[in-house]
Amino acid sequence: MNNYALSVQHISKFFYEPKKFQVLKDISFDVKQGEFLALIGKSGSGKSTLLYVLSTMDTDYDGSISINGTMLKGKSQNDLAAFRNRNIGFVFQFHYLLPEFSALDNVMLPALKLKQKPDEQIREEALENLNLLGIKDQAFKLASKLSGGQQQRVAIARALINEPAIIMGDEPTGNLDSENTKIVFDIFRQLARDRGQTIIAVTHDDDFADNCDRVIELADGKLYR
Ligand SMILES: Nc1ncnc2c1ncn2[C@@H]1O[C@H](COP(=O)(O)OP(=O)(O)OP(=O)(O)O)[C@@H](O)[C@H]1O
Repeated sequence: MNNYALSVQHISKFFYEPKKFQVLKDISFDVKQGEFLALIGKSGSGKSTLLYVLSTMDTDYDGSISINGTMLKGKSQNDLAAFRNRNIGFVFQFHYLLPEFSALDNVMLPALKLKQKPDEQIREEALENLNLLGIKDQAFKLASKLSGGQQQRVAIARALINEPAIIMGDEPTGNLDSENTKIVFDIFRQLARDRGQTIIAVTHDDDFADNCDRVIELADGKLYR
């Protein structure tokens, strides 16, 4: 038991196709609650693979991970899916919104799936999240009609709807111009500082990384710093 938002101990992982290859090599680090962490490294160094392992979506690894004191090893796929829904929010480079649904519907969906709150409450909270992200006025527009930066903000509002303790981003600003990158960065900064949410973002953007609380770097599957 520990008090870290995320504790990663001796993670190793192999791929076996086309030939055996160790993609993650004995990686250990801890992340405090409310910390905003950048995960950097050259292309192919293993960042996305590590994020998939941390996100509980990939269970084929050696070592141990605990999130808010809960050890993930040994949990069933069903239990992991439920854990993920409640504890982790995801933001990807491409937003994966449902284009023919409104921004509001996209944000509500993960909470509707959980079925833990009345629909009206979910709707109110989704509107609050869109407001926090400065796009409440876009709530009733189809996702496909929004700009790239607006779509990414909807994706963040969606990632927040179940109030996850940890937000994981795989190049969350990779598809954005510098103005929208700054908006998204500032939102993450605010969530970490004001709500104590822990943020882990894979990024190729040096400026983004330099402004995070801490940077960890992978090189050839090893933790380099
Ligand atoms: N499913 C897979 N099977 C075999 N090898 C894989 C698989 N997925 C990734 N790899 C390899 O593992 C290594 C790490 O890939 P990964 O996508 O984690 O790197 P990355 O640091 O995120 O790269 P990028 O910055 O380009 O996204 C690469 O050599 C990649 O080719």
